[in-house]
Amino acid sequence: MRARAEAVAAAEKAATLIESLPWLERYRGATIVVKYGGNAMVSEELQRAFAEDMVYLRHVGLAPVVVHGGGPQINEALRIHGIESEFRGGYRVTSREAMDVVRMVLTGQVARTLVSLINAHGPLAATVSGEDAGLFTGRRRGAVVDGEVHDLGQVGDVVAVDPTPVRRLLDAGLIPVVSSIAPDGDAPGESLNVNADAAAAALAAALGAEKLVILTDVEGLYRDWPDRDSLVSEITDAELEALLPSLESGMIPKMRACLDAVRAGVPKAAIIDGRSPHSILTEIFTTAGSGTEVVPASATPTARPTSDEEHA
Ligand SMILES: Nc1ncnc2c1ncn2[C@@H]1O[C@H](COP(=O)(O)OP(=O)(O)O)[C@@H](O)[C@H]1O
Ligand SMILES: CC(=O)N[C@@H](CCC(=O)OP(=O)(O)O)C(=O)O
Repeated sequence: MRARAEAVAAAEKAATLIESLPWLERYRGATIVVKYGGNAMVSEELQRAFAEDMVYLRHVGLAPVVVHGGGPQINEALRIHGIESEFRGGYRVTSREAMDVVRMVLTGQVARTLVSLINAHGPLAATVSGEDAGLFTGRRRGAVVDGEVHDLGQVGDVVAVDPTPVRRLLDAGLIPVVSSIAPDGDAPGESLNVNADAAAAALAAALGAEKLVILTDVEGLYRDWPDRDSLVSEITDAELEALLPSLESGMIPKMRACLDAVRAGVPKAAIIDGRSPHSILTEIFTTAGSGTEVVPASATPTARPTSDEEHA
């Protein structure tokens, strides 16, 4: 009886492995930009699982590039330093004083933790900040909330990317771990806090990535948040553009990033649930995928099920 159960389990495992073959063929050598949000890093177990996924992708022949966030970690450090912090339109209002903490947390804490978790599997990961070797050039931006423009301080958009430092790491067989800080192109010596979703989108476009995957703390995009029956499985860039004005808080930069990436030529951008360990493997290597995928309106429909089918 036991031998039979083991044989069935082994056959199921083999079926799962072979289901990944078309995706392994399709993505062999492909650059995949993975944005790892601070809210998906909430436990050591999740962080370790994420590091395993990046090592797995690398060993099966993809070229993963990590762009990490760290919103909750920045909140905690600002609290400890007694610096007030608020968000407007999904972006952190960042004073010069807060900017020093943002840089310290992103480059000195979050990036280092991820690199050491990946490197527990071998000498595979290295950090690069948007301030290093001309990777990003930033420009200050404000936020429009209810039709009113708000100043955000040291917050910027990435307006130019020189992917050379990331390409050098990829060419050396490494997994780049990128922090979302940009030098201000209009004010030498100043640094800007860039939303990590936006930085990931800009980098994915500049690298000519095959896919942008954003890990967050929700199953995907809900058309009618917080109605749990409104999870979107697939959406075109045109549909997403129409939906953008109705979105709230953190979803605004996230979906804007997907839209920008797809419009800049990245074939697919997906939002998936980073709280579920190894969700990125499901997203990349199974037909069903997970979460929400944004595709160009001109793309031929894929075999992914609709959200109704998934819930059926
Ligand atoms: N339409 C929506 N669909 C999904 N989540 C939404 C939506 N509108 C607002 N949210 C909120 O956005 C959050 C994700 O954004 P954020 O907290 O900035 O994530 P991250 O730290 O991963 O960048 C979700 O946890 C959810 O509370
Ligand atoms: C301008 C702005 O809001 N920057 C973000 C950068 C980190 C980030 O984006 O982290 P998550 O991906 O975890 O949200 C911040 O200061 O929180």
